[in-house]
Amino acid sequence: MDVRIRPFAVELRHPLATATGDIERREGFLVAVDIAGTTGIGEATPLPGWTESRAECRDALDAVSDPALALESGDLDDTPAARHAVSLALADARARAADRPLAATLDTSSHTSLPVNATVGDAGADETVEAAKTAVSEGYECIKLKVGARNPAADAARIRAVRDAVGPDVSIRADANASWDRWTADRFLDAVADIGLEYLEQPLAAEELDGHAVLRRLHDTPIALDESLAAVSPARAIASNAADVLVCKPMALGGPDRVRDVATRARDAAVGVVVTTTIDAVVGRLGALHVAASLPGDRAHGLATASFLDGDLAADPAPVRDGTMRVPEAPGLGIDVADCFD
Ligand SMILES: O=C(O)CCC(=O)c1ccccc1C(=O)O
Ligand SMILES: [Mg+2]
Repeated sequence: MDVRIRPFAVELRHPLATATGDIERREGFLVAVDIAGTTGIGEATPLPGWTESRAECRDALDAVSDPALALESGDLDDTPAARHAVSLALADARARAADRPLAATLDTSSHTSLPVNATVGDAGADETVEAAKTAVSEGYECIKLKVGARNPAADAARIRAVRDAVGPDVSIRADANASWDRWTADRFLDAVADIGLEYLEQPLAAEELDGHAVLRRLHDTPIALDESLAAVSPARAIASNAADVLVCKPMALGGPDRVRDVATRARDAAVGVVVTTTIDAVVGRLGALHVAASLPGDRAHGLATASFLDGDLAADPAPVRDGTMRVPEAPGLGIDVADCFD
């Protein structure tokens, strides 16, 4: 068994402004594994705060000689981005060997296309409204707005301005990236109570499961957890009644298999699942698209992040059209190994 590692770096065309800072550049590793004569590819694009560091990721990947054993042994459990690359590459190789799209090998009734949300970074009200209007004109029916970089009244005003501009039929999500305390979250949720948000994502710190559970009881706006899933076990997040929706990032959770485990638990507890990227390159995005397509439900996923990147590893076989992404029909991820790895 053979493992190849190729480092890469891509700049963002425009930074994604969040409550915890701007994301400006993504650096990672493309990983190729050969199993019984079939090559599969995966991507490790660590994001500090969410995963191990780049150096830790490299060390973990360098130590892999038998990919299947590396997953089974638990050796990659503390390096989710590295684990993601290996798990995705194995799943891709298996699907290519079976001559089927990855999504179809994960679930026989997988979706062939998925709605996705437009991701709108923090900006002043006018700029936010312009970005939201552009997204709607491009066909998006769901918009996710970053909040938490300003005071809650200002954020609520931004969201109200967007609702007024896009009308009642567009779904609006807000993501505070763990930047608020209970008091601030209460103020925001009171101020947006009549706007009809689809959900508020991660208002409080990752560890504050009880705080999120209290917000759910006090307010009608649904609550989604994102950072919490990388910090505590998803099983605990579900058991704490802390979330209406789990935001699952394959890169942060350790791979497509991990996302499917979390989704099964979520489904048993009637909790929704939304799959998103960490602004990954094309291989990581395709992996997230296939795993999202393998899950039941029709919520929009947070996969429309290609446009943040200035350049990519290869041409994108799943561009966003009309607010949706089609799952490639070619075997595996749906991208030629030779296009990414030479
Ligand atoms: O969910 C989306 O629309 C895109 C992904 C996204 O917002 C994101 C991207 C990188 C790091 C963190 C996050 C986040 O959801 O908090
Ligand atoms: Mg989030």
